[in-house]
Amino acid sequence: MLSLRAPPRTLSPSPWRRRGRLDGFAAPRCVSAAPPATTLETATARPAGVSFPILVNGCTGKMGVSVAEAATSRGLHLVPVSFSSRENLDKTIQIGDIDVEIYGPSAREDVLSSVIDEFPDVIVVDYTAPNSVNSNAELYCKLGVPFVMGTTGGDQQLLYKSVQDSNNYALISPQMGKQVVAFLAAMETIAEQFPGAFSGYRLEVLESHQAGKLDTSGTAKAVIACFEKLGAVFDMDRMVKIRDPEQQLYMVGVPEEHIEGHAFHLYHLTSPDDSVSFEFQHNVCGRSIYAEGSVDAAVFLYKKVCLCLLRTIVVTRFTCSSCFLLSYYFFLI
Ligand SMILES: NC(=O)C1=CN([C@@H]2O[C@H](COP(=O)(O)OP(=O)(O)OC[C@H]3O[C@@H](n4cnc5c(N)ncnc54)[C@H](O)[C@@H]3O)[C@@H](O)[C@H]2O)C=CC1
Ligand SMILES: O=C(O)C1=N[C@H](C(=O)O)C[C@H](O)C1
Repeated sequence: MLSLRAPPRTLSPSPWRRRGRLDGFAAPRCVSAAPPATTLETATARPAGVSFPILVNGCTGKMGVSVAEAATSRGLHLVPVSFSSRENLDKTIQIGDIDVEIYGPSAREDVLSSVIDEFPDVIVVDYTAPNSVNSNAELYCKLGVPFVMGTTGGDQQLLYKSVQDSNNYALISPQMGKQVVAFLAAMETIAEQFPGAFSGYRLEVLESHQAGKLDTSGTAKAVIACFEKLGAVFDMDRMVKIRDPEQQLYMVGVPEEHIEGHAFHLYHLTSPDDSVSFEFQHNVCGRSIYAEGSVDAAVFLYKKVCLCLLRTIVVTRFTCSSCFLLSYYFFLI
């Protein structure tokens, strides 16, 4: 049983009401100085330990480029193909010394089939857009290519169903930064062990991302689900979403050089009588934490698929399901 002791003195309410500026929503010290985590490997560009072909879908975008660069610097074989939501793009993207050819939607099934013929052990990593999540996943499932889905949004239940129905392999997470994944895993554990511990507490959530982000933070939604299991009350419509660069700079405290790529999250809980408050935040500048985590996710998935295929060959009566729906915990297993 979790015991919540009364604080020595009354705490004032949430920081963004308390102060004009979001002082509590501090800038991260430095992304590369991620908190030491004894059970987690650090997100440095170490070799992947295995090598396999990797196709990054979304190389026209910021995450796609970051993941493709991280994959090549980790010694994976980047398949020089990616897709776009637009036809007749006739474009290549330079990743290191590789020219990645971009194809429009009408070519994607044929091109992906050819890639699979040439590289049967290819892993796809998807960083596209929320409205492409389900159609892309359906294509990967139809062609039986294992995939890492980093793209947030879409219909998540349908996404899981597509993978399960097709018996394909997939690793799906709205958050690929391993240290944030660990925080989320801890939240899920607490929620499971102490359901209702925060009954009646009010939850306030603020998330700030680059102006181009189309959807509400998928990570925030996952963390909120844990607070709700803990009994906190939250109205999704009251989530504070900041996309305005001016506000990010002056109110949230995002460093100017990261206005184009940051993910700041603040969760504030207040007890029904206002005598207790809790605050959690995770603030990320840049994209390297996700890019490195995505490569680790692809390596993890590749090894799992290999292991399953090996088991299928060795064990004639293969009882375990060949479909993996691996969510947040990929790095802990
Ligand atoms: N899981 C995680 O840890 C993270 C997830 N994300 C998510 O990744 C997604 C992409 O983020 P960014 O790269 O920042 O966005 P972005 O807007 O820079 O890039 C997305 C790219 O995908 C392209 N695209 C759209 N539909 C497509 C389709 N059907 N096929 C191929 N390409 C398509 C767009 O034209 C664009 O170039 C978002 O959903 C974001 O929330 C972002 C960071 C971390
Ligand atoms: O779009 C982003 O940038 C991010 N998206 C993910 C999300 O929606 O949770 C992860 C992180 O917040 C960065």
